[in-house]
Amino acid sequence: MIEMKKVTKKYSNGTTAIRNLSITINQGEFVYVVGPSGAGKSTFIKLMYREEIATKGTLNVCGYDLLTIKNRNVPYLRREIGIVFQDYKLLPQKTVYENVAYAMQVIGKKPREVKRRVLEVLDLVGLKHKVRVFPDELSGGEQQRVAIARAIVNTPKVLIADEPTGNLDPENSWEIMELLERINNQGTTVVMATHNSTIVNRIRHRVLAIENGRITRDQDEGDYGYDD
Ligand SMILES: Nc1ncnc2c1ncn2[C@@H]1O[C@H](COP(=O)(O)OP(=O)(O)OP(=O)(O)O)[C@@H](O)[C@H]1O
Repeated sequence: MIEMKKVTKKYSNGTTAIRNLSITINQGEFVYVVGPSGAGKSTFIKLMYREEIATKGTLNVCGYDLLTIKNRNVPYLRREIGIVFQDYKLLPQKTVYENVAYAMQVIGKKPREVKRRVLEVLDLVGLKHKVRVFPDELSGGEQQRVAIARAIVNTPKVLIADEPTGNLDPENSWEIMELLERINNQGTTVVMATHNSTIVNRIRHRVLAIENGRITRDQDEGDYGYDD
C-alpha cells in the first residue's frame, strides 16, 4: 500500500530532511509519526502524496510508482489519498457544504451523487445541520471535522493527517481522534503525524519515530511510554 525503500529527500537549500528511509505501511493500518520539531515528519508525509519528490530511493503508494509517475497521473494518485492539516485549510468564501462538495465537483462527479455523498459524510462527522454555515462561523474542532469530511468524501484508501489536533483543546482533540478511529475501522489506512504524546499513549497504534530524517523506532501497538 505504502512502500518506501532507501528514500532520501534533500531540499534545494542543501537540507537533507529524510535519510535512506525504508518503511512499509499496509492497507488498514493506523500509524502515528512522531519525533521532535524538524525531524522530517512533514517531509515524510509530503513524499507520500508527491507534494515533494524524493531525491533517491523508491516509493510506491496505492500502486503508483512515485518515481516514474507521469504528471497527468498525479491527480489519480491524489484521489486515493485524503489529506488533513493542522490549520484545516478550508475555503473561507464557501459554505460547509460547498467546501466538501468542491472536492467531488473538481473530479467531475454528477450533482446528484455529490449531494448524496456530501450529506452522508457531513452526517458522519456530525455536522449535517451546519451545511449553510461558513468556516469562520465554526469552532476549530468543527472546522477540522469539515476538513476530515472533505478529505474522505472521495473514499480515499489512505487518510494522511499532519498534526490534526495541533490547534485544538483536549476535548476537541478526542473528538477528532474518535472520528479518525471510526474512519480507520471502516478500512481506511490512517497516517498521522503528531506531537501529542497523550493521544499516542492512550489510543494505541503503531508508532514510527523519526529523528534527523531516520526512523529511530517502529513499534507495533504495545507499551511505548512515548513522551515528546
Ligand atoms: N521546503 C523546504 N526547503 C528547505 N528545507 C526544508 C523545507 N521544508 C522542511 N525543510 C527542512 O527539513 C527538515 C525537516 O522538516 P520537516 O518540516 O519535515 O520536519 P517536522 O518533523 O515536520 O517538523 P515540525 O514538527 O516542526 O513540523 C528541517 O530541517 C526543515 O528546516
